[in-house]
Amino acid sequence: MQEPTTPAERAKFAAARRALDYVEPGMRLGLGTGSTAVFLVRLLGERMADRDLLCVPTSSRTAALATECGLNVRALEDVDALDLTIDGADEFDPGLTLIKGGGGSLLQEKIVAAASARMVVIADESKAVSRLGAFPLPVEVVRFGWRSTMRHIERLLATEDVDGRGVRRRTAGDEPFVTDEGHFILDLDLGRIGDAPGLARRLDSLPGVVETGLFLGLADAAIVGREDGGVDFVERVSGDRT
Ligand SMILES: O=C[C@H](O)[C@H](O)[C@H](O)COP(=O)(O)O
Repeated sequence: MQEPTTPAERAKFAAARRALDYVEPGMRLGLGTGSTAVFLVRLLGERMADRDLLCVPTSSRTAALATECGLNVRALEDVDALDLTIDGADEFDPGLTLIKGGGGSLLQEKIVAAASARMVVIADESKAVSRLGAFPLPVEVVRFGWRSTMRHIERLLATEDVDGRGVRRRTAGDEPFVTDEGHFILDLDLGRIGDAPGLARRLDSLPGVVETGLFLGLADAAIVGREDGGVDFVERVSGDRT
């Protein structure tokens, strides 16, 4: 694999490389989506393709790459429980609550993470924040009646502890972005999220909302890559997996 050249890529690569230490032969492994996960999948293909791993991808993109890299790819339906999922994040706070979905794969990512005994996040240091919300929060919604769902979300945000209240449908070029499961993504420009569990719960209860990009109680640890090629670790200290 080509060595990364930019400082940001070096940091992502460092996190992905260290994550290989968590992978044991014979594991049933969830594979994340995004630019950091691409490094992970390539490294797994190069160094561990012969270790009897069963790999469950979190998107069609990751499935295609993992197959190309010679990994043994299975659907979650065929594997049931997973030992470990390794995935990127758009933001994470000190308690390892995450914002995910910048690449549009939050629904499969959350299902795969929830099916895993452990989830390890790989990210560069720019993703570590003291409070979530600078990254727009992705919310996956069904296409039917999406404008109505958007209005419900806007009304909800009027009473939430957030700094911004903008909601926009994600696009891909001139077209609406459509997820692997055929849904739209609404991106919420919140600036700061004061009550992530409450906001997630209230968004989840709205008709038309499929899933939010807030990952609560799912990540067990984060490997944070630095631009100098080193890594730092963050462990979730308390609380059961939800
Ligand atoms: O839907 C995409 C995922 O949640 C990604 O894991 C997230 O966007 C981080 O991606 P990247 O590693 O490219 O920063």
